[in-house]
Amino acid sequence: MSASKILVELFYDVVSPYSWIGFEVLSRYRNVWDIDLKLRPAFLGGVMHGSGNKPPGLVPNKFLYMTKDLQRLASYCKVPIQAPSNPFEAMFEKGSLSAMRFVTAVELHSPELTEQVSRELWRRIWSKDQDITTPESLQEAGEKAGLPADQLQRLLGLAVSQEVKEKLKLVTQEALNHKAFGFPLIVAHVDGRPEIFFGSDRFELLAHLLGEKWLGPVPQETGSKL
Ligand SMILES: N[C@@H](CCC(=O)N[C@@H](CS)C(=O)NCC(=O)O)C(=O)O
Repeated sequence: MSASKILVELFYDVVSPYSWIGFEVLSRYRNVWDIDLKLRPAFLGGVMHGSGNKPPGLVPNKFLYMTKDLQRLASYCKVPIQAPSNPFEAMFEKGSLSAMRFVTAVELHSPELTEQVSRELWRRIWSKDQDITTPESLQEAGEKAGLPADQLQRLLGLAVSQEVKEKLKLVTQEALNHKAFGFPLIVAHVDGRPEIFFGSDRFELLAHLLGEKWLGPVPQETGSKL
């Protein structure tokens, strides 16, 4: 990391569509702003529980609003979000614990593929209405992300290890230490202080804080692996 670059951490969970927006936009800005982007895969269920919050989608009017909001955001931000046919089952019954343990195993042992594995999992749940809970689903996502077969098998095994479970808890606790109540959580380390942003709709403020320009959600046409 160069001395001038500002460390920006993104805490996220692939169950969260707003995190997908934040993830793609920040990935695009990685080469536009003078930042070091650090991906911090964590567990939204743990943040909800630890902060005493409730998923906003459980309030019927909010759920309706968010469905429309996400359609508009998908088009504006050029992220191919499409709600699953049964969002309640996908988000609240099936959830993302096994998926985020898998992403954590990738982050610990093959961090160069964390970005692409996360993206493939989002694509499954939030674009293609596909499962992200079974070992077969995780394997497919890993294959699409470009993990070699032997490495993938090792990571799928590690995903259920105590080491990985503890690491996911630790990163989730780090988000809670920053007073997280939902995702995405963006933490910009400016002048030795963590500046905290909740949501994928705070980029103007983040840019202002960083002394950078906000050029909209698609600052350049190249560089995106979407
Ligand atoms: N306004 C935010 C909304 C983000 C959001 O609703 N995130 C959900 C997860 S997908 C959450 O954790 N919400 C907690 C809350 O609203 O209290 C955005 O545009 O990104």
